[in-house]
Amino acid sequence: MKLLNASQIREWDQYTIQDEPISSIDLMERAARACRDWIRRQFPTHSFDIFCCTGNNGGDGLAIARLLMLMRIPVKVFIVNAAGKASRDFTTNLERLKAIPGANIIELTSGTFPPPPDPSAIIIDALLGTGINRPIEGFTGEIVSFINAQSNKVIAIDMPSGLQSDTYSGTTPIIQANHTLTFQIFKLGLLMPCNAGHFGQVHVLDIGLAPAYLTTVESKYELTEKTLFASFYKTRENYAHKGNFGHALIIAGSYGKMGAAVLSTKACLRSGAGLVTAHVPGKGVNIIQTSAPEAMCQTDPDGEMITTIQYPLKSYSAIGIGPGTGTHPSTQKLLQHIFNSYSQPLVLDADALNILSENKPWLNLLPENSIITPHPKEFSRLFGEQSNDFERIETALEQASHLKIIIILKGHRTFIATPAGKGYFNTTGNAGMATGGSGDVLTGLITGLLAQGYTAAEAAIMGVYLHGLAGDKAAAVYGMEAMIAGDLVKKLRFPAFE
Ligand SMILES: NC(=O)C1=CN([C@@H]2O[C@H](COP(=O)(O)OP(=O)(O)OC[C@H]3O[C@@H](n4cnc5c(N)ncnc54)[C@H](O)[C@@H]3O)[C@@H](O)[C@H]2O)[C@@H](O)CC1
Ligand SMILES: Nc1ncnc2c1ncn2[C@@H]1O[C@H](COP(=O)(O)OP(=O)(O)O)[C@@H](O)[C@H]1O
Ligand SMILES: [K+]
Repeated sequence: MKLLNASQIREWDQYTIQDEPISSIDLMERAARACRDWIRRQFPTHSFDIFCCTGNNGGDGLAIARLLMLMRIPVKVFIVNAAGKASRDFTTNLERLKAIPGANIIELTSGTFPPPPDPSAIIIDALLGTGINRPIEGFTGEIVSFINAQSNKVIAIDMPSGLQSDTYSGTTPIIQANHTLTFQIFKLGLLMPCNAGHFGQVHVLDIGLAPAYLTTVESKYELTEKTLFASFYKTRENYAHKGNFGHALIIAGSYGKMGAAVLSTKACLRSGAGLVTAHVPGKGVNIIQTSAPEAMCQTDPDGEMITTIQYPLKSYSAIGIGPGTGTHPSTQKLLQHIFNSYSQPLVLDADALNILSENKPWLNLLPENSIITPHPKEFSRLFGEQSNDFERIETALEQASHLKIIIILKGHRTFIATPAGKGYFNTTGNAGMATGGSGDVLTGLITGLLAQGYTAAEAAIMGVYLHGLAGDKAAAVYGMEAMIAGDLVKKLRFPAFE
């Protein structure tokens, strides 16, 4: 699914209005019904204080208020700056609400604040949505601060008021919601870690915008979903043999960090690679051979770390390097040798990235379409500190296209930047994956997909998606606290087989 900016979303509303056709007020009613249904399911016994400005987001709030009142749910509506310019659909919804007997509508003008809400009431923030074009200030800002000062739960409609959908919002007044009910698709601002304190849990509600619009519009951002995975996935031929699925080499481990080698080797085996070899320090051979007997093992002449590869590399269809290797000068030298002698894409993680950040010119030696998998700290070591998350994804896109590599910026919504200038946000995974070794699993998985002949972008997108899916399956069994990285390996499944 493509991600759209605020003006494209406005265009999508208009497209649907003409294409379906449906009137703008009926589309607002459909959006309000979707909110009402969600709210009733989640909070069946609460009362609601609904705050509205006078645009269409406020119009949504008024329609939600009416729909809740018709179900005999207690509702108070506060209209902020009621004298301000009102949208047509806001005005229509205000008339409809006033026609309901007992409607409790309070107009707030500068300096008048509402009484503190009942402690069990839920606040609905329908002040401003995607129409925001400047920071909130003045009385509206004071109302935002008033709402944020309450201990009540807050549900934001479409966007937390004050949060920009496409750019960094800075430190202006912004609603801090527990839940955001956003219409039809994620907005960029609802994917950024720096905004997490504002949007809380995001729920995307289907309001029936015409899918045909998406084929007419360009976007550099996309979400990784099952349909994208399915578009890349290659089914296995009945007569296939292991030679058809590549030979992956995992270079990993050092004394005390052999677990990283085990996890990435096992994940590589489960990716579907035909053959997997692990290159590990001499003393690690028994560990690999007993924990991953399906893999072959090459031992380093050094017992405790990776220093030398004395066999040709070109017979390997993909190489993954870095988990648990350490950054000893001998390991650094080997890495440089690989950059100079191997021309196919590499997968680089963990210590391989730390080595690169100490030898930045080597970034230019990376074979085209190599994949690097930094978490935000590794990313800053490589490409400098970024002032916010929006800047970080822009830098990732610039560097991916400049260096002709894929950058996987790991996190809750892992971001994949491709050299073609496209950015993908992953939709799978959970905070249970914040545990040592999860990244090693990802490295092995992506290396194995690359070895099978998937393009680098496909291997990156599929690997990140599958990795998160395995995390979600592990969390369903063990819970987020008890799950460990080895569970990700056990729970790896290709969705097409289910
Ligand atoms: N048919 C449609 O267009 C639909 C629109 N919907 C709702 O409409 C919203 C967008 O509505 P609008 O475009 O009216 O915009 P908003 O209601 O988000 O904002 C209202 C107006 O406030 C002004 N404004 C901008 N920044 C401000 C600030 N910092 N402080 C005070 N005022 C500011 C702008 O002139 C803006 O148009 C969506 O977020 C969604 O909630 C939904 O009802 C779905 C259907
Ligand atoms: N809160 C989270 N939500 C979703 N995924 C997460 C979360 N925390 C970590 N992960 C995932 O787990 C992996 C952690 O990798 P990394 O930071 O390299 O850890 P390690 O080096 O311990 O393996 C990444 O793929 C990341 O996206
Ligand atoms: K809002």
